[in-house]
Amino acid sequence: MFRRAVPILKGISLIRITTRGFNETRAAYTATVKQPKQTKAMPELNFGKLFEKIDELRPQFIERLSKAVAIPAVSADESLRPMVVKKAHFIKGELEKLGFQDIQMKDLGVQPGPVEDPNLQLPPVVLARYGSDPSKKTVLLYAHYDVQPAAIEDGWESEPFKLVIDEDKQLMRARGVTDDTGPLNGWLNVLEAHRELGMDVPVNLVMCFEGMEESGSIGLDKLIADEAANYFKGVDAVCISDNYWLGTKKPVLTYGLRGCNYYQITVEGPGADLHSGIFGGVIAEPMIDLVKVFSSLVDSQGRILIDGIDEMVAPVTEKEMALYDKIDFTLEEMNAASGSETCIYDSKPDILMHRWRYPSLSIHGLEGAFSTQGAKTVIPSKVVGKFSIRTVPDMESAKLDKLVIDHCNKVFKSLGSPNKCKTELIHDGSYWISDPFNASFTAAAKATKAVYGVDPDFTREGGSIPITLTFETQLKTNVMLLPMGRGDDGAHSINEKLDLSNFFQGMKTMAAYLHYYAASDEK
Ligand SMILES: C[C@H](N)C(=O)N[C@@H](Cc1c[nH]cn1)C(=O)O
Ligand SMILES: [Zn+2]
Ligand SMILES: [Zn+2]
Repeated sequence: MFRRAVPILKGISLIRITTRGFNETRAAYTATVKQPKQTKAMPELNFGKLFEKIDELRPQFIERLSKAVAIPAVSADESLRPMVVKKAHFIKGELEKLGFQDIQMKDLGVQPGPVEDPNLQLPPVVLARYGSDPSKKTVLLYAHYDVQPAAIEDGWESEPFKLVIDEDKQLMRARGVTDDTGPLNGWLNVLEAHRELGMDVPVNLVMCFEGMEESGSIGLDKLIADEAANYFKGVDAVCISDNYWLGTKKPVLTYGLRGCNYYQITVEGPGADLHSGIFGGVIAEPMIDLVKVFSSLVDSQGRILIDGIDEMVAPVTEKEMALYDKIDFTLEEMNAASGSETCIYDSKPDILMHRWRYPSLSIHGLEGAFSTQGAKTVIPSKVVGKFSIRTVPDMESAKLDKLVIDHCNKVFKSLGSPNKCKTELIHDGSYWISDPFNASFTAAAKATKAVYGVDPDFTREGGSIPITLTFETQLKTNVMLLPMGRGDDGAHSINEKLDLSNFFQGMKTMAAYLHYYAASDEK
Protein backbone atom coordinates (compact mmCIF):
# COMPACT_ATOMS: atom_id res chain seq x y z
CA MET A 1 0.00 0.00 0.00
CA PHE A 2 1.30 3.50 -0.73
CA ARG A 3 -0.04 6.89 0.18
CA ARG A 4 0.45 10.15 -1.62
CA ALA A 5 -1.34 13.43 -1.43
CA VAL A 6 -3.47 14.30 -4.44
CA PRO A 7 -5.34 17.54 -5.24
CA ILE A 8 -8.00 18.36 -2.71
CA LEU A 9 -11.70 18.51 -3.50
CA LYS A 10 -13.24 21.64 -2.00
CA GLY A 11 -13.67 20.93 1.71
CA ILE A 12 -12.42 17.35 1.54
CA SER A 13 -8.83 16.24 2.09
CA LEU A 14 -7.70 13.28 0.10
CA ILE A 15 -5.00 10.63 0.39
CA ARG A 16 -4.67 8.01 -2.31
CA ILE A 17 -4.39 4.38 -1.28
CA THR A 18 -4.09 1.46 -3.65
CA THR A 19 -6.42 -1.40 -2.91
CA ARG A 20 -5.00 -4.90 -2.80
CA GLY A 21 -7.94 -6.90 -3.93
CA PHE A 22 -11.11 -8.16 -2.42
CA ASN A 23 -12.13 -9.66 0.85
CA GLU A 24 -13.28 -13.23 1.11
CA THR A 25 -16.96 -12.53 0.90
CA ARG A 26 -16.55 -10.72 -2.35
CA ALA A 27 -14.26 -13.38 -3.79
CA ALA A 28 -16.85 -16.03 -3.01
CA TYR A 29 -19.35 -14.07 -5.06
CA THR A 30 -17.83 -15.49 -8.23
CA ALA A 31 -20.14 -18.46 -7.74
CA THR A 32 -23.00 -16.78 -9.50
CA VAL A 33 -21.47 -14.05 -11.62
CA LYS A 34 -18.43 -13.20 -13.69
CA GLN A 35 -14.89 -13.18 -12.32
CA PRO A 36 -14.02 -9.91 -10.55
CA LYS A 37 -11.87 -7.41 -12.34
CA GLN A 38 -9.37 -5.52 -10.22
CA THR A 39 -10.54 -2.03 -9.32
CA LYS A 40 -7.79 0.57 -9.45
CA ALA A 41 -6.74 3.10 -6.82
CA MET A 42 -9.39 4.43 -4.47
CA PRO A 43 -8.58 7.48 -2.35
CA GLU A 44 -9.05 7.99 1.38
CA LEU A 45 -11.15 11.07 2.12
CA ASN A 46 -11.86 13.05 5.25
CA PHE A 47 -15.52 13.78 5.78
CA GLY A 48 -15.36 15.53 9.15
CA LYS A 49 -17.17 18.75 8.19
CA LEU A 50 -19.74 17.04 6.00
CA PHE A 51 -20.67 14.50 8.66
CA GLU A 52 -20.87 17.22 11.33
CA LYS A 53 -23.21 19.21 9.09
CA ILE A 54 -25.45 16.18 8.57
CA ASP A 55 -25.75 15.83 12.36
CA GLU A 56 -26.29 19.57 12.81
CA LEU A 57 -29.17 19.67 10.31
CA ARG A 58 -31.12 17.06 12.29
CA PRO A 59 -34.14 19.30 13.06
CA GLN A 60 -34.59 20.25 9.38
CA PHE A 61 -34.19 16.63 8.26
CA ILE A 62 -36.73 15.34 10.77
CA GLU A 63 -39.17 18.05 9.75
CA ARG A 64 -38.84 17.21 6.05
CA LEU A 65 -39.41 13.52 6.80
CA SER A 66 -42.34 14.29 9.04
CA LYS A 67 -44.05 16.30 6.24
CA ALA A 68 -43.34 13.60 3.66
CA VAL A 69 -44.67 10.63 5.65
CA ALA A 70 -47.82 12.56 6.56
CA ILE A 71 -49.06 12.15 2.97
CA PRO A 72 -50.67 8.68 2.66
CA ALA A 73 -49.26 7.92 -0.78
CA VAL A 74 -50.56 4.33 -1.04
CA SER A 75 -50.20 3.32 -4.68
CA ALA A 76 -52.23 0.11 -4.25
CA ASP A 77 -55.34 1.99 -3.08
CA GLU A 78 -57.09 3.61 -6.04
CA SER A 79 -58.99 5.98 -3.75
CA LEU A 80 -55.69 7.35 -2.41
CA ARG A 81 -54.20 8.10 -5.84
CA PRO A 82 -54.63 11.89 -5.30
CA MET A 83 -52.42 11.52 -2.21
CA VAL A 84 -49.70 9.81 -4.24
CA VAL A 85 -49.83 12.74 -6.67
CA LYS A 86 -49.77 15.18 -3.73
CA LYS A 87 -46.58 13.58 -2.44
CA ALA A 88 -44.99 13.90 -5.90
CA HIS A 89 -45.71 17.64 -5.75
CA PHE A 90 -44.34 17.86 -2.23
CA ILE A 91 -41.07 16.33 -3.45
CA LYS A 92 -41.01 18.67 -6.44
CA GLY A 93 -41.31 21.60 -4.03
CA GLU A 94 -38.39 20.32 -1.95
CA LEU A 95 -36.27 19.83 -5.07
CA GLU A 96 -37.02 23.39 -6.13
CA LYS A 97 -36.03 24.76 -2.71
CA LEU A 98 -32.77 22.82 -2.89
CA GLY A 99 -31.83 24.33 -6.25
CA PHE A 100 -32.36 21.27 -8.45
CA GLN A 101 -32.66 22.02 -12.14
CA ASP A 102 -34.76 20.76 -15.05
CA ILE A 103 -37.44 19.36 -12.71
CA GLN A 104 -40.02 17.40 -14.69
CA MET A 105 -43.21 15.62 -13.64
CA LYS A 106 -43.43 12.81 -16.19
CA ASP A 107 -46.95 11.69 -16.96
CA LEU A 108 -47.28 7.91 -17.44
CA GLY A 109 -50.89 7.92 -18.64
CA VAL A 110 -53.72 5.65 -17.57
CA GLN A 111 -53.06 2.61 -15.36
CA PRO A 112 -53.40 -0.64 -17.37
CA GLY A 113 -54.40 -4.05 -15.96
CA PRO A 114 -57.19 -4.96 -13.54
CA VAL A 115 -58.37 -1.64 -12.02
CA GLU A 116 -61.78 -0.45 -10.84
CA ASP A 117 -61.51 2.96 -12.49
CA PRO A 118 -60.59 2.53 -16.19
CA ASN A 119 -59.46 6.18 -16.28
CA LEU A 120 -57.15 5.91 -13.27
CA GLN A 121 -54.04 8.04 -13.97
CA LEU A 122 -50.65 6.72 -12.94
CA PRO A 123 -48.76 9.05 -10.56
CA PRO A 124 -45.96 11.10 -12.15
CA VAL A 125 -42.30 10.19 -12.15
CA VAL A 126 -40.33 13.10 -10.68
CA LEU A 127 -37.10 13.82 -12.53
CA ALA A 128 -34.51 16.42 -11.55
CA ARG A 129 -30.84 17.24 -12.05
CA TYR A 130 -28.19 18.82 -9.93
CA GLY A 131 -25.22 19.94 -11.96
CA SER A 132 -24.21 19.22 -15.54
CA ASP A 133 -20.44 19.54 -15.41
CA PRO A 134 -18.99 17.43 -18.24
CA SER A 135 -15.80 16.88 -16.22
CA LYS A 136 -17.78 15.10 -13.48
CA LYS A 137 -19.33 11.65 -13.42
CA THR A 138 -23.11 11.44 -13.36
CA VAL A 139 -24.98 9.31 -10.82
CA LEU A 140 -28.67 8.50 -11.13
CA LEU A 141 -30.38 8.19 -7.76
CA TYR A 142 -33.62 6.20 -7.80
CA ALA A 143 -36.13 5.98 -4.97
CA HIS A 144 -39.90 5.63 -4.66
CA TYR A 145 -42.29 7.94 -2.89
CA ASP A 146 -45.30 5.62 -2.75
CA VAL A 147 -45.85 3.38 0.27
CA GLN A 148 -47.64 0.22 1.33
CA PRO A 149 -51.13 0.51 2.85
CA ALA A 150 -51.34 1.06 6.63
CA ALA A 151 -54.17 1.44 9.15
CA ILE A 152 -54.02 1.86 12.91
CA GLU A 153 -56.50 -1.03 13.27
CA ASP A 154 -53.84 -3.37 11.87
CA GLY A 155 -52.08 -3.04 15.23
CA TRP A 156 -49.89 0.05 14.90
CA GLU A 157 -48.74 1.61 18.19
CA SER A 158 -49.33 5.07 16.71
CA GLU A 159 -50.99 6.69 13.68
CA PRO A 160 -49.11 5.22 10.66
CA PHE A 161 -49.03 8.49 8.73
CA LYS A 162 -47.65 10.57 11.59
CA LEU A 163 -43.93 10.53 12.33
CA VAL A 164 -43.27 9.50 15.92
CA ILE A 165 -39.80 9.75 17.44
CA ASP A 166 -39.27 7.16 20.15
CA GLU A 167 -36.45 8.72 22.18
CA ASP A 168 -36.06 5.62 24.38
CA LYS A 169 -35.53 3.31 21.44
CA GLN A 170 -33.82 6.02 19.36
CA LEU A 171 -36.00 5.33 16.34
CA MET A 172 -38.59 6.94 14.09
CA ARG A 173 -41.89 5.22 13.36
CA ALA A 174 -44.28 5.83 10.42
CA ARG A 175 -45.28 4.12 7.19
CA GLY A 176 -42.50 4.73 4.67
CA VAL A 177 -39.71 5.75 7.07
CA THR A 178 -37.54 2.88 5.89
CA ASP A 179 -39.40 1.99 2.65
CA ASP A 180 -38.68 4.31 0.96
CA THR A 181 -39.44 7.85 2.08
CA GLY A 182 -36.55 7.93 4.57
CA PRO A 183 -33.91 6.97 2.00
CA LEU A 184 -35.48 9.27 -0.64
CA ASN A 185 -35.28 12.15 1.83
CA GLY A 186 -31.75 11.02 2.64
CA TRP A 187 -30.56 12.04 -0.82
CA LEU A 188 -32.25 15.46 -0.57
CA ASN A 189 -30.66 15.97 2.85
CA VAL A 190 -27.20 15.03 1.59
CA LEU A 191 -27.58 17.73 -1.04
CA GLU A 192 -28.76 20.23 1.55
CA ALA A 193 -25.70 19.50 3.73
CA HIS A 194 -23.40 20.25 0.78
CA ARG A 195 -25.21 23.48 0.03
CA GLU A 196 -25.13 24.61 3.65
CA LEU A 197 -21.37 24.05 3.68
CA GLY A 198 -20.84 25.66 0.29
CA MET A 199 -19.25 22.35 -0.66
CA ASP A 200 -19.00 21.22 -4.26
CA VAL A 201 -21.20 18.23 -5.07
CA PRO A 202 -18.56 15.92 -6.59
CA VAL A 203 -20.82 14.32 -9.23
CA ASN A 204 -23.73 15.43 -11.39
CA LEU A 205 -26.95 14.04 -9.95
CA VAL A 206 -30.00 12.80 -11.84
CA MET A 207 -32.93 12.04 -9.55
CA CYS A 208 -35.65 9.58 -10.60
CA PHE A 209 -38.44 9.21 -8.04
CA GLU A 210 -41.46 7.06 -8.88
CA GLY A 211 -44.85 6.59 -7.24
CA MET A 212 -45.77 3.03 -8.30
CA GLU A 213 -42.94 0.85 -6.98
CA GLU A 214 -45.12 -0.87 -4.41
CA SER A 215 -47.50 -1.74 -7.24
CA GLY A 216 -45.02 -3.14 -9.73
CA SER A 217 -43.48 0.09 -11.13
CA ILE A 218 -46.16 0.14 -13.82
CA GLY A 219 -45.24 2.51 -16.65
CA LEU A 220 -41.65 3.15 -15.60
CA ASP A 221 -39.97 0.67 -17.99
CA LYS A 222 -41.21 2.63 -20.98
CA LEU A 223 -40.21 5.97 -19.50
CA ILE A 224 -36.67 4.72 -18.90
CA ALA A 225 -36.44 3.34 -22.43
CA ASP A 226 -37.76 6.64 -23.83
CA GLU A 227 -35.40 8.77 -21.73
CA ALA A 228 -32.28 6.58 -21.99
CA ALA A 229 -30.86 8.77 -24.74
CA ASN A 230 -32.50 11.94 -23.45
CA TYR A 231 -32.94 12.82 -19.78
CA PHE A 232 -30.75 9.91 -18.64
CA LYS A 233 -28.04 10.41 -21.28
CA GLY A 234 -24.55 10.32 -19.76
CA VAL A 235 -25.51 8.47 -16.57
CA ASP A 236 -22.42 6.57 -15.37
CA ALA A 237 -23.92 4.66 -12.43
CA VAL A 238 -27.29 4.07 -10.80
CA CYS A 239 -27.62 3.92 -7.02
CA ILE A 240 -30.81 2.64 -5.38
CA SER A 241 -31.43 2.96 -1.68
CA ASP A 242 -34.60 0.90 -1.22
CA ASN A 243 -33.79 -2.25 0.68
CA TYR A 244 -32.49 -3.21 4.09
CA TRP A 245 -29.56 -4.74 5.88
CA LEU A 246 -29.93 -8.46 6.31
CA GLY A 247 -29.81 -8.23 10.10
CA THR A 248 -29.58 -5.44 12.62
CA LYS A 249 -25.87 -4.81 13.11
CA LYS A 250 -23.86 -5.30 9.96
CA PRO A 251 -24.15 -2.86 7.05
CA VAL A 252 -24.52 -4.48 3.66
CA LEU A 253 -24.35 -3.70 -0.03
CA THR A 254 -26.77 -5.60 -2.22
CA TYR A 255 -26.05 -7.16 -5.62
CA GLY A 256 -29.19 -9.21 -6.23
CA LEU A 257 -32.97 -9.07 -5.93
CA ARG A 258 -35.76 -11.55 -6.45
CA GLY A 259 -38.42 -10.61 -8.97
CA CYS A 260 -42.15 -10.66 -8.33
CA ASN A 261 -45.07 -11.90 -10.45
CA TYR A 262 -48.35 -10.89 -8.81
CA TYR A 263 -51.58 -12.71 -9.71
CA GLN A 264 -55.28 -12.61 -8.95
CA ILE A 265 -57.85 -15.41 -9.17
CA THR A 266 -61.46 -14.31 -9.58
CA VAL A 267 -64.18 -16.87 -8.80
CA GLU A 268 -67.80 -15.83 -9.32
CA GLY A 269 -71.15 -17.53 -9.50
CA PRO A 270 -74.35 -16.41 -7.69
CA GLY A 271 -75.95 -13.12 -8.80
CA ALA A 272 -75.59 -11.63 -5.29
CA ASP A 273 -74.27 -12.46 -1.82
CA LEU A 274 -76.61 -15.07 -0.34
CA HIS A 275 -78.00 -16.34 2.99
CA SER A 276 -76.06 -19.51 3.89
CA GLY A 277 -79.10 -20.96 5.66
CA ILE A 278 -81.18 -20.77 2.50
CA PHE A 279 -78.53 -21.48 -0.12
CA GLY A 280 -75.80 -23.32 1.80
CA GLY A 281 -75.34 -26.87 0.49
CA VAL A 282 -77.49 -26.09 -2.53
CA ILE A 283 -75.39 -23.72 -4.61
CA ALA A 284 -71.66 -23.85 -5.51
CA GLU A 285 -69.80 -21.38 -3.32
CA PRO A 286 -67.05 -19.25 -4.99
CA MET A 287 -65.11 -19.01 -1.73
CA ILE A 288 -64.92 -22.81 -1.38
CA ASP A 289 -63.62 -23.10 -4.95
CA LEU A 290 -61.06 -20.35 -4.35
CA VAL A 291 -59.76 -21.98 -1.17
CA LYS A 292 -59.34 -25.27 -3.06
CA VAL A 293 -57.34 -23.55 -5.80
CA PHE A 294 -55.30 -21.63 -3.22
CA SER A 295 -54.48 -24.82 -1.34
CA SER A 296 -53.12 -26.40 -4.52
CA LEU A 297 -50.47 -23.72 -4.95
CA VAL A 298 -48.12 -24.22 -2.01
CA ASP A 299 -47.73 -26.42 1.07
CA SER A 300 -47.06 -25.45 4.69
CA GLN A 301 -43.32 -26.02 4.23
CA GLY A 302 -43.25 -23.32 1.57
CA ARG A 303 -42.91 -25.81 -1.32
CA ILE A 304 -44.50 -24.54 -4.51
CA LEU A 305 -46.79 -27.24 -5.90
CA ILE A 306 -47.08 -25.93 -9.47
CA ASP A 307 -45.42 -28.31 -11.92
CA GLY A 308 -42.46 -26.99 -13.90
CA ILE A 309 -41.33 -24.18 -11.57
CA ASP A 310 -38.48 -26.03 -9.82
CA GLU A 311 -37.01 -26.96 -13.21
CA MET A 312 -36.58 -23.27 -14.10
CA VAL A 313 -34.41 -22.49 -11.04
CA ALA A 314 -30.64 -22.20 -11.62
CA PRO A 315 -28.76 -25.02 -9.84
CA VAL A 316 -26.73 -24.33 -6.69
CA THR A 317 -22.97 -24.53 -7.21
CA GLU A 318 -20.28 -25.47 -4.67
CA LYS A 319 -18.75 -22.01 -4.88
CA GLU A 320 -22.09 -20.45 -4.14
CA MET A 321 -22.60 -22.72 -1.12
CA ALA A 322 -19.30 -21.46 0.32
CA LEU A 323 -20.66 -17.94 0.24
CA TYR A 324 -23.50 -18.32 2.73
CA ASP A 325 -21.52 -19.29 5.82
CA LYS A 326 -19.50 -16.08 5.63
CA ILE A 327 -22.53 -13.83 5.85
CA ASP A 328 -23.17 -12.23 9.24
CA PHE A 329 -26.67 -13.47 10.12
CA THR A 330 -28.35 -15.72 12.68
CA LEU A 331 -31.62 -17.55 13.14
CA GLU A 332 -32.14 -15.38 16.22
CA GLU A 333 -32.04 -12.24 14.07
CA MET A 334 -34.52 -13.84 11.71
CA ASN A 335 -36.85 -14.66 14.60
CA ALA A 336 -36.49 -11.19 16.08
CA ALA A 337 -37.38 -9.62 12.73
CA SER A 338 -40.48 -11.83 12.31
CA GLY A 339 -41.45 -11.48 15.97
CA SER A 340 -41.85 -15.25 16.24
CA GLU A 341 -40.20 -18.65 16.06
CA THR A 342 -42.02 -19.70 12.92
CA CYS A 343 -39.06 -20.00 10.58
CA ILE A 344 -39.26 -23.15 8.43
CA TYR A 345 -35.46 -23.55 8.32
CA ASP A 346 -32.89 -23.48 11.09
CA SER A 347 -29.56 -23.34 9.26
CA LYS A 348 -28.19 -20.05 7.98
CA PRO A 349 -27.50 -21.31 4.42
CA ASP A 350 -31.04 -22.68 4.16
CA ILE A 351 -32.59 -19.45 5.35
CA LEU A 352 -30.46 -17.30 3.04
CA MET A 353 -30.94 -19.52 0.02
CA HIS A 354 -34.69 -19.61 0.49
CA ARG A 355 -34.73 -15.87 0.87
CA TRP A 356 -32.43 -15.02 -2.03
CA ARG A 357 -32.10 -17.76 -4.61
CA TYR A 358 -35.21 -19.94 -4.50
CA PRO A 359 -38.68 -18.82 -5.53
CA SER A 360 -41.45 -18.48 -2.95
CA LEU A 361 -45.22 -18.25 -3.25
CA SER A 362 -47.21 -16.09 -0.83
CA ILE A 363 -50.98 -15.83 -0.50
CA HIS A 364 -51.79 -12.22 0.36
CA GLY A 365 -55.52 -11.79 0.67
CA LEU A 366 -59.01 -11.68 -0.69
CA GLU A 367 -61.39 -9.12 -2.06
CA GLY A 368 -65.11 -9.60 -1.68
CA ALA A 369 -65.25 -11.81 1.41
CA PHE A 370 -66.58 -11.12 4.88
CA SER A 371 -63.57 -9.88 6.83
CA THR A 372 -64.66 -8.04 9.95
CA GLN A 373 -65.38 -9.21 13.50
CA GLY A 374 -68.54 -11.15 14.22
CA ALA A 375 -70.26 -14.04 12.50
CA LYS A 376 -72.01 -12.99 9.32
CA THR A 377 -73.70 -15.97 7.68
CA VAL A 378 -73.11 -14.90 4.11
CA ILE A 379 -72.07 -16.71 0.96
CA PRO A 380 -69.96 -14.21 -1.02
CA SER A 381 -70.97 -14.22 -4.69
CA LYS A 382 -67.59 -13.13 -6.07
CA VAL A 383 -64.17 -13.40 -4.48
CA VAL A 384 -60.80 -12.27 -5.80
CA GLY A 385 -57.76 -14.01 -4.31
CA LYS A 386 -54.31 -12.42 -4.49
CA PHE A 387 -50.99 -14.25 -4.52
CA SER A 388 -47.49 -13.62 -5.77
CA ILE A 389 -44.40 -15.61 -6.69
CA ARG A 390 -40.92 -14.24 -5.95
CA THR A 391 -38.83 -15.17 -8.97
CA VAL A 392 -35.14 -16.02 -9.25
CA PRO A 393 -32.56 -16.87 -11.94
CA ASP A 394 -33.40 -18.41 -14.50
CA MET A 395 -37.19 -18.14 -14.29
CA GLU A 396 -38.86 -16.58 -17.31
CA SER A 397 -41.83 -14.42 -16.46
CA ALA A 398 -44.06 -15.35 -19.44
CA LYS A 399 -43.32 -19.06 -19.02
CA LEU A 400 -44.14 -18.79 -15.32
CA ASP A 401 -47.46 -17.07 -16.11
CA LYS A 402 -48.44 -19.92 -18.40
CA LEU A 403 -47.55 -22.55 -15.77
CA VAL A 404 -49.50 -20.69 -13.08
CA ILE A 405 -52.60 -19.97 -15.16
CA ASP A 406 -52.72 -23.52 -16.63
CA HIS A 407 -52.33 -24.95 -13.12
CA CYS A 408 -55.18 -22.87 -11.66
CA ASN A 409 -57.45 -23.67 -14.61
CA LYS A 410 -56.69 -27.39 -14.29
CA VAL A 411 -57.37 -27.47 -10.55
CA PHE A 412 -60.57 -25.46 -10.91
CA LYS A 413 -61.77 -27.75 -13.71
CA SER A 414 -61.16 -30.78 -11.49
CA LEU A 415 -63.61 -29.34 -8.92
CA GLY A 416 -66.50 -29.71 -11.36
CA SER A 417 -67.91 -26.37 -10.19
CA PRO A 418 -70.46 -24.42 -12.24
CA ASN A 419 -68.83 -21.15 -11.13
CA LYS A 420 -66.48 -19.12 -13.32
CA CYS A 421 -62.77 -18.83 -12.50
CA LYS A 422 -60.16 -16.56 -14.07
CA THR A 423 -56.48 -16.25 -13.13
CA GLU A 424 -54.51 -13.25 -14.39
CA LEU A 425 -51.23 -11.47 -13.87
CA ILE A 426 -51.55 -8.03 -12.21
CA HIS A 427 -47.91 -7.02 -12.61
CA ASP A 428 -44.45 -8.47 -12.83
CA GLY A 429 -40.93 -7.25 -12.22
CA SER A 430 -37.74 -9.14 -13.00
CA TYR A 431 -35.16 -10.54 -10.63
CA TRP A 432 -31.73 -8.92 -10.87
CA ILE A 433 -28.23 -10.11 -10.13
CA SER A 434 -25.11 -8.10 -10.73
CA ASP A 435 -21.35 -8.11 -10.61
CA PRO A 436 -20.38 -6.11 -7.49
CA PHE A 437 -16.76 -5.72 -8.54
CA ASN A 438 -16.99 -2.27 -10.01
CA ALA A 439 -16.14 1.29 -9.01
CA SER A 440 -19.63 2.03 -7.68
CA PHE A 441 -19.66 -0.94 -5.25
CA THR A 442 -16.06 -0.23 -4.26
CA ALA A 443 -16.94 3.40 -3.51
CA ALA A 444 -19.95 2.29 -1.45
CA ALA A 445 -17.79 -0.20 0.47
CA LYS A 446 -15.28 2.54 1.24
CA ALA A 447 -18.09 4.85 2.32
CA THR A 448 -19.52 2.16 4.60
CA LYS A 449 -16.12 1.60 6.19
CA ALA A 450 -15.66 5.36 6.65
CA VAL A 451 -18.99 5.65 8.49
CA TYR A 452 -19.42 2.33 10.32
CA GLY A 453 -15.78 1.29 10.66
CA VAL A 454 -16.48 -2.17 9.17
CA ASP A 455 -16.45 -3.70 5.72
CA PRO A 456 -20.00 -4.33 4.51
CA ASP A 457 -21.31 -7.82 3.75
CA PHE A 458 -22.32 -8.35 0.14
CA THR A 459 -25.86 -9.68 0.14
CA ARG A 460 -28.81 -10.44 -2.06
CA GLU A 461 -32.33 -9.30 -1.20
CA GLY A 462 -35.45 -11.44 -1.08
CA GLY A 463 -37.68 -8.51 -2.01
CA SER A 464 -38.04 -6.91 -5.41
CA ILE A 465 -37.35 -3.52 -6.95
CA PRO A 466 -38.98 -4.10 -10.32
CA ILE A 467 -37.12 -1.41 -12.25
CA THR A 468 -33.55 -2.40 -11.36
CA LEU A 469 -32.85 -4.60 -14.38
CA THR A 470 -34.40 -2.02 -16.70
CA PHE A 471 -31.95 0.65 -15.52
CA GLU A 472 -29.06 -1.71 -16.06
CA THR A 473 -30.07 -2.80 -19.55
CA GLN A 474 -31.52 0.45 -20.90
CA LEU A 475 -28.83 2.79 -19.55
CA LYS A 476 -26.06 0.21 -19.95
CA THR A 477 -24.74 1.11 -16.51
CA ASN A 478 -23.99 -0.61 -13.23
CA VAL A 479 -26.65 -0.54 -10.55
CA MET A 480 -25.66 -0.63 -6.89
CA LEU A 481 -28.05 -1.10 -3.96
CA LEU A 482 -27.12 0.90 -0.87
CA PRO A 483 -29.60 0.11 1.91
CA MET A 484 -30.25 2.50 4.78
CA GLY A 485 -32.46 0.56 7.22
CA ARG A 486 -32.19 -2.70 9.14
CA GLY A 487 -33.70 -6.13 8.58
CA ASP A 488 -36.08 -5.66 11.51
CA ASP A 489 -37.54 -2.33 10.32
CA GLY A 490 -40.95 -3.85 9.63
CA ALA A 491 -41.21 -2.69 6.01
CA HIS A 492 -44.72 -3.56 4.72
CA SER A 493 -45.65 -4.52 8.29
CA ILE A 494 -47.08 -2.68 11.28
CA ASN A 495 -44.93 -0.19 13.23
CA GLU A 496 -42.49 0.37 10.38
CA LYS A 497 -39.43 2.07 11.87
CA LEU A 498 -36.05 3.50 10.99
CA ASP A 499 -33.41 3.76 13.70
CA LEU A 500 -32.14 7.31 14.03
CA SER A 501 -28.60 6.00 13.77
CA ASN A 502 -29.41 4.30 10.46
CA PHE A 503 -30.96 7.51 9.11
CA PHE A 504 -27.98 9.67 10.00
CA GLN A 505 -25.23 7.11 9.36
CA GLY A 506 -27.08 6.17 6.18
CA MET A 507 -27.00 9.77 4.92
CA LYS A 508 -23.30 10.00 5.75
CA THR A 509 -22.74 6.78 3.78
CA MET A 510 -24.68 8.19 0.84
CA ALA A 511 -22.63 11.39 0.91
CA ALA A 512 -19.32 9.55 1.23
CA TYR A 513 -20.33 7.22 -1.60
CA LEU A 514 -20.75 10.16 -3.98
CA HIS A 515 -17.29 11.49 -3.07
CA TYR A 516 -15.54 8.12 -3.32
CA TYR A 517 -17.23 7.37 -6.61
CA ALA A 518 -16.25 10.79 -7.97
CA ALA A 519 -12.64 10.26 -6.91
CA SER A 520 -12.37 6.75 -8.36
CA ASP A 521 -10.29 6.22 -11.48
CA GLU A 522 -13.02 4.08 -12.99
CA LYS A 523 -16.63 4.60 -13.96
C1 LIG B 1 -37.54 -3.99 -1.56
C2 LIG B 1 -38.53 -2.86 -1.82
N1 LIG B 1 -38.40 -1.88 -0.81
C3 LIG B 1 -39.93 -3.39 -1.85
O1 LIG B 1 -40.59 -3.42 -0.84
N2 LIG B 1 -40.39 -3.80 -3.02
C4 LIG B 1 -41.69 -4.37 -3.21
C5 LIG B 1 -41.98 -4.21 -4.68
C6 LIG B 1 -43.11 -4.97 -5.24
C7 LIG B 1 -44.41 -4.81 -4.99
N3 LIG B 1 -45.05 -5.69 -5.80
C8 LIG B 1 -44.14 -6.32 -6.45
N4 LIG B 1 -42.96 -5.89 -6.13
C9 LIG B 1 -41.70 -5.82 -2.77
O2 LIG B 1 -40.65 -6.46 -2.78
O3 LIG B 1 -42.80 -6.30 -2.42
ZN1 LIG C 1 -39.33 0.03 -1.39
ZN1 LIG D 1 -41.86 -1.85 -0.22
